[in-house]
This record gives sequence, structure tokens and C-alpha cells, in this order.
Amino acid sequence: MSEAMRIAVLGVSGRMGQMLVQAIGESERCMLCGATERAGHDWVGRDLGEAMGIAPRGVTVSDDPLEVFAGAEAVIDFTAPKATVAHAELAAQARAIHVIGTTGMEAEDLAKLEPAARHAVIVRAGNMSLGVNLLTLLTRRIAAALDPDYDIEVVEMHHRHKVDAPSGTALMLAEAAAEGRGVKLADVSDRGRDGQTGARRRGDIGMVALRGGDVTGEHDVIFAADGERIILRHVATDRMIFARGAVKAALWGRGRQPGQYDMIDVLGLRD
Ligand SMILES: NC(=O)C1=CN([C@@H]2O[C@H](COP(=O)(O)OP(=O)(O)OC[C@H]3O[C@@H](n4cnc5c(N)ncnc54)[C@H](OP(=O)(O)O)[C@@H]3O)[C@@H](O)[C@H]2O)C=CC1
Ligand SMILES: O=C(O)C1=N[C@H](C(=O)O)C[C@H](O)C1
Repeated sequence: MSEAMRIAVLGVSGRMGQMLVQAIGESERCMLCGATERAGHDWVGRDLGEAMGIAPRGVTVSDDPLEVFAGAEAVIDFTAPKATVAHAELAAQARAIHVIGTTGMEAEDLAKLEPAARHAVIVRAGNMSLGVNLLTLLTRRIAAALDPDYDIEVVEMHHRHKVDAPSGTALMLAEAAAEGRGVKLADVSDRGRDGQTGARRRGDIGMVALRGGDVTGEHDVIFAADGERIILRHVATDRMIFARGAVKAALWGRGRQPGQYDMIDVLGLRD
């Protein structure tokens, strides 16, 4: 059996950071070797397990990503866009596999991942669950089969703490719908309806974001025509689906050529 993969978790105190610690602990194929938080965070310098209120883990939370990357084969990053861009540069220097779950990245942030991917394996997805990735494939197929008399709307709901909209998943689903229709999402996307909007433009793909309570993540893709609606739905009830997907991505990255990959590659679903 090959050696257990050494994985570090970035932004470890976050909702996803803590799930990732649990998901790494579940697998015999990997071990947690490091963890980071922002400088000044009260977990920095403490044993991770003790900070989490569980048994000591023998891993000290660091605010120095460079030191953490140097000791890791893979790093898993569910933090914030600017932090992720900086992490990508460090992952490239350390030749570490960089699994990115962070959403809300703008085009300029994504462009900065390209030079890093010349040296590191980057696996990035707005949603790391099997269910959502399958849903993107279904969305693409259905959009390809229907003409623009079927209006496409992507509706998402998340917890009150989420800071970006539309969600990374909603963007993945809208991209898949646009791809199925053979159009560019940027040309047809309608994200900000408010006031006197005028009638819906034929062929547009709408996106709507709801925020409230503790909703883990819910996404509907609606194909609405005269006389009928088709609704594809994914409901996440446990963040472990994302964390397990991210660990799977890190393990998949071992021995790959540098470049940018997504969960469709990891799950072997590319056609
Ligand atoms: N792809 C997927 O499957 C999923 C993606 N996500 C995405 O993951 C991201 C995180 O979500 P969530 O865990 O809910 O958010 P949280 O705010 O709970 O966690 C983010 C953590 O990252 C920390 N952080 C920010 N900047 C840095 C930095 N420079 N170095 C180290 N740590 C840093 C934050 O610290 P502080 O709070 O002090 O700023 C915080 O602890 C979001 O973009 C979310 O949309 C979430 C779930 C699934
Ligand atoms: O912030 C979240 O919580 C989630 N973010 C991802 C997204 O933006 O789609 C994935 C999941 O829906 C949870």
C-alpha cells in the first residue's frame, strides 16, 4: 500500500475547515499534517484538537502557510478568494496539490490560478459533492434537448452567513445549461432583476439567490415552458458531502500532471 497522503487544511476554524479535519480523519489513505488560520486568529499557536474542543491532534494551527505547504503533499482550501489566489502561488512553489473549494472568485482571481497550474495540480469546483456534479451533467443534457421556449432559471438557497452570490454551484449549473444550449453564459445571464425589468428575454438564463437560517445548500434548475415545468433539484443536508469530495480530489491528484482539473475529472464523469 502507498504511503498515506499528508494533507493540510487552510482556514481550519471555518465551517468547512472543521468538516475537512473530520473527513481526513475518516480515511486511512491520508493524514492531517498541518492547518492554517489568518494571522491574529485566536486558534493560531494552539493544538488543533484542543482549539476544536476535541482530543489533542498533535497539529499546531499556524499563520504561516509557507511552512505548512512545505510539509504537505496536498492542501485543501475553503477560505476566501484573495487568500486562495495567494495560496495557489505558494502551492506552485511547494509543488503541492491544491484543492480549491472557495467560491466567489472573480475572473481576475481565476486568471491568477493559470500560472500556478503550470507547476501544481489544482482541483477546483464550486461544489465537491457527487450529487451536484451529476446534476450539472443532467442540466447540460436537458438544456441541449429543449429549445429556448423553455426558460431556464437557477434558484439557490444558503445559510445566512454566506458572503457570495450567486453560489459557486448556481454558476456551475448555469454554465452547464449554457453549454447545453451552445451559448456563452455571459451573453445570456440575468442576475439582478429588480424594478421595471421588462419582459423576460427569450434564451436568458436567470439566477436567483435566497439567504436565511442554517440552510446547507439547495439548488433548483427550472425549465419553464407554456403548460409545463421540469425541475431538477439538489438538497445538501450535511457539509460532509463537500469535505469527503475534497479529500477524494486530493487523493486523486497524486501523480497527476500539473494543470487545472475539476470534480468531473475526479469522479471520472468526463465524456
Ligand atoms: N466547493 C464546495 O463544495 C463548497 C464550497 N464552499 C465555499 O468555501 C468557502 C468557505 O466556506 P465556509 O467554511 O462556510 O466559510 P467560513 O467563513 O466558515 O470559513 C472560512 C475560513 O477561512 C479563513 N480564512 C480566510 N482567509 C484566510 C487566510 N488568508 N488564511 C487562512 N485562513 C483564512 C476564515 O477566517 P476568518 O473567519 O477569520 O476570516 C474562516 O475561518 C466559501 O467560499 C464557500 O462558498 C463551502 C462549502 C462547499
Ligand atoms: O457557502 C456554502 O455554504 C456553500 N458554498 C458552495 C457554493 O457556493 O455553491 C457549495 C455549497 O452549496 C455550500
